[in-house]
Amino acid sequence: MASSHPSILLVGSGKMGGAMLDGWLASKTPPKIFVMDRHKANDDARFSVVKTAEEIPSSFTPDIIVLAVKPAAAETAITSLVKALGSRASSCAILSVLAGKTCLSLAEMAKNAGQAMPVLRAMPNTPTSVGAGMSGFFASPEASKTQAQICHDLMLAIGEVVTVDKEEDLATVTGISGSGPAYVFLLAELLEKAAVKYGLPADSARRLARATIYGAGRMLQTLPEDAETLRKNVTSPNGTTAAALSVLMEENAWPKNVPEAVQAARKRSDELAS
Ligand SMILES: NC(=O)C1=CN([C@@H]2O[C@H](COP(=O)(O)OP(=O)(O)OC[C@H]3O[C@@H](n4cnc5c(N)ncnc54)[C@H](OP(=O)(O)O)[C@@H]3O)[C@@H](O)[C@H]2O)C=CC1
Ligand SMILES: O=C(O)[C@@H]1CCC=N1
Repeated sequence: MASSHPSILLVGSGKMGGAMLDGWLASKTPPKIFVMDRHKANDDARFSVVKTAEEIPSSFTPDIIVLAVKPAAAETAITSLVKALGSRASSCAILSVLAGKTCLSLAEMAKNAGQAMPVLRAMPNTPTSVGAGMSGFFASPEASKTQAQICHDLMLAIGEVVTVDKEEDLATVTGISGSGPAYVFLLAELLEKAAVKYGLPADSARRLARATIYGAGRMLQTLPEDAETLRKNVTSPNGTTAAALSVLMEENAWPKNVPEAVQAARKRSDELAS
């Protein structure tokens, strides 16, 4: 197994699989990529596409199968892969980005289809498409050190990686960084709509909202101060920000809603496990 230049089979190239694909293709040393997805066009020389597992050429054995289908589609996908790859599957590991589904349950699916395979999990987010992803990562004990390193490095090539020691912590990762871009996009949406509501032209509203979130994000990424300090630096005593934050920070608004929202995502992740 070549850890510096692994070959991967990306199963599912929808929103998340497609974001990872874009990230890998733009990375310094892209892995060798086969994509399996009936919707993907075969028109890019940088990777190969098959529509079904049966179309995977016998000359291709992936080091890592990156599973990026919906949780409910996992069993069908794994079963078809095990059957099509045959004995070649014995040298592959599965890297799942599915919310909820445990390593054990995915490994059971492979075993039931006829081949034991180690399973690792990552919980990425869509900013991987622009190389700015954040992924939680967990390697089950069945995975070799080399497989764990390859999968870790694959995710590192498209953003940052936080390794968790306990698999159940991936539910929290999902509620923070996996789903998190949607919370930020919602804020962008709402700021833009508020700007229009109070009379600004739509294109100005859009630029103001987006550039504000981008600028604040860059400060969070590059400055040493914590978020609370950066917030306080904007908030002049008795000024405009204090007036706005007094609404956003009402007892029943954000301070309560954000942890509740993260808990709702954690709970849903646990439900998706079964
Ligand atoms: N979207 C996100 O931001 C994130 C998603 N995830 C996880 O990523 C996974 C995918 O989510 P998302 O990308 O949003 O979903 P999408 O529906 O956009 O993508 C899934 C893709 O997989 C295809 N697919 C389904 N079954 C198979 C199969 N047997 N073989 C090959 N391809 C198949 C689907 O095709 P078809 O539509 O025809 O079934 C579809 O193109 C989920 O498990 C989710 O939990 C994780 C982190 C973030
Ligand atoms: O909404 C979902 O279930 C997936 C997992 C994290 C982000 N999207």
